[in-house]
Order: sequence, then structure tokens, then C-alpha cells
Amino acid sequence: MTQRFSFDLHATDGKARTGAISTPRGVIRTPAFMPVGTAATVKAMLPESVAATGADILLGNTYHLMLRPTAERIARLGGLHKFMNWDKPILTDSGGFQVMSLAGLRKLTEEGVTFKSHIDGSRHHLSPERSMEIQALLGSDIVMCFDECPALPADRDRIKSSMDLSMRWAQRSRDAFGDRPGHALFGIQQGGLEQDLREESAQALQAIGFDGYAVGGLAVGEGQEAMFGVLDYAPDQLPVDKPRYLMGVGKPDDIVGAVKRGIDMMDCVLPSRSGRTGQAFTRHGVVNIKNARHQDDPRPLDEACTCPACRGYSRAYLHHVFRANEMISGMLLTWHNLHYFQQIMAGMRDAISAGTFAAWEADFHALRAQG
Ligand SMILES: CNc1nc2cc3c(cc2[nH]1)N=C(N)NC3
Repeated sequence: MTQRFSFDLHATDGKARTGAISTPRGVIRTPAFMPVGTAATVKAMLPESVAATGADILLGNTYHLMLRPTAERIARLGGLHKFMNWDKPILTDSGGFQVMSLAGLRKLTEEGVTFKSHIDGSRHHLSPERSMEIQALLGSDIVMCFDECPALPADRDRIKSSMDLSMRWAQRSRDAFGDRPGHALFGIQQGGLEQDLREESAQALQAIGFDGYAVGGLAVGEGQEAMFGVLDYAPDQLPVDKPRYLMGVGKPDDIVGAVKRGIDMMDCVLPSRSGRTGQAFTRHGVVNIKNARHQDDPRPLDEACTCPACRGYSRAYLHHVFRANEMISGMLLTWHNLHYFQQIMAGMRDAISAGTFAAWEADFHALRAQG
């Protein structure tokens, strides 16, 4: 296994790309979907189950882990991989987005953000330097710059000033990250829905130089049409030879549309969070298993799915255990959803390699239209 971090492009089909990110902890096949393991666990899943779904990498969160159990405690116990028993790559988000979306009583200055924990109200501080320190203590393989995520709706001036601050913080993140062979630092493009501001952000990030580039500031309620509108140009503003990571996306059709437009990596809580609420994603669309119509249905969720939920259980059983609030309910549906999301990624990787992405995409939408 390599001691370096590198990205190799294997094939393209239109703007869609397939390749591999090599890290000391393993290879990440792209396009890749990252299950979210916010508090050192992909909820309702054992790590070996997450690996069995085909995930090559999972996501952790600086914000949550710094509050509980603290990054220092995880470091003392051998780092996040050992702590959560996952020896493949981990990407950690930097805390910028979670502070905006979760923390209370925030004070934002040029230096950083002070905030109150959403868990116990205790006071905490994040800055580019502190975020880099926390992510190094966790030992994650891919580190995200500390950025400022403006609350929406926001006018152009606010988007511009926030983007400028995030670019100054990107430089400070780069300086604080230092030289860590085998570990990667990704910059995060900001600029809202403004093409000129996104271009400015992309130029600023490339002048600093990163191992990968995220498209930030999306999947924040703008809707699929506006998001695709940005994705029609934003990936092309970023270096062609580095991974492009779209943060926080998304529903299956969001994911397909993003890969079609040149995105290589994504993460989203949707498959795991909705699995716990009884929402199953299948090739034919969404199944809300708690609906009474499934009460006597002996069929699996999806006849063609090879996951443990579909191989071993009926819709009637899944309906029952959700109605009875049994723990196995969230386990089975989370496993199914993560398995299905990885099947979408594998299907796209193969189709791009074969030059048949358009046909694969047409089939993907046709099956869902059948319902
Ligand atoms: C769920 N939507 C979503 N949009 C995001 C956007 C960002 C992010 C996380 C996100 N999640 N993390 C950052 N550090 N910056 C941008």
C-alpha cells in the first residue's frame, strides 16, 4: 500500500469521471459515496457491515467529536480509526458547517468562532488552527479546511464577504496543516449561487494549493435545479487532476446528476438517517415501510437486491419491527439503504469505464418512473 496520497483518473464519459484515490489506509474508488459516521459510528451499523456495503471511506465530524468524547481523548486511545474499529480511510469535516447549523450562541471574528455546545451548553472555540489540530489528533486521512458557512438566505455582499473570509481561513488551514505525507488537505469552494464568486474562490484555492477541492455551500436548501445549475460550471472551475468533493449530497438522483457533471466524491446522512425512520431507497423509488400497505406483503423490499434485509426478510417483517420500534428495524433498513447507494456508485463507475453512462442513467430513471 502506498505511503502517499494520489488521485488517478481511469476513464471519462462526457463530464463524468471514474478513478481511484490511493491513501496509506486503502484505495477509494471514484465516484465514491461516503457514509456519515458523525460521532465515531455510522448509526445502527457495525464497521464491518459498512465495509460490506462497499464503502471505501467514511466521514467523521470535528464538531461532534471535539465536544464528545474530545479529540484529545480519542488521540490518547490511539486515534479515530482504532477508536471506532475502522481501518480504511476517514475524511473529517472541519466543523465550519456544523457550528453554523448546530451550535448555539456563536461569536464569529476574523480569528475564529466561539460557540456553545448543543449537547451541554459548554463554551468552545474553533479556528483554522484549532480545526487542523483536532483533525490531526483524530488522525483522519482527508482533512477539510475550516470555512465559514453563511446562513441562507444571504445577499451577494454577505456571500462575498463570507467567501473572502473562508479563503483567508483556507490559507491559515494550509499553513497550520503543515507537511503530513499520506494525509490530504482539501480546500472548500464557496460563493453561493454566484458563478463569478465561485470562480474567484476556485482561483484563490488553487493559488494556495490543495490535494482535493470540495464544492461547498450547496445542499443547504437551494433545491436540485439551483444546485445542478451551479454544478453545470463549478467542477470545471476546479483542477481536473484532483478529486472534486460535493459536500452533503444527496438523494439518489442528486448523486447521479452530480457525477454526470464531474463530481468524484459525496457524503450524505440521507441513507442512514432515513433508514432509521423507515424510508427505504430502491431502484423503483422510495418505500415507506411503516405504511399499512406492507403489513402482509411477503416480498422483500427489492427482489434484485442482495443485501441482508432483502435476502432474509419480507416487507411484512420490516413493517412489523418498525411498528414495534424494534432495534433491528433501523439496522436492516440502514444496511439496505447504504448497500443501495453503493450499488448506484458501482453501477456508475462501471458505466463510465464502459462509456455507457448515458444508457445507465436512462435505465436508472426509467426504473424509478415505473415505481
Ligand atoms: C447537508 N448539506 C451540506 N452542505 C454542506 C456544505 C459544507 C459542509 C457540509 C455540508 N452539508 N461542510 C463544510 N465544511 N463546508 C461546506
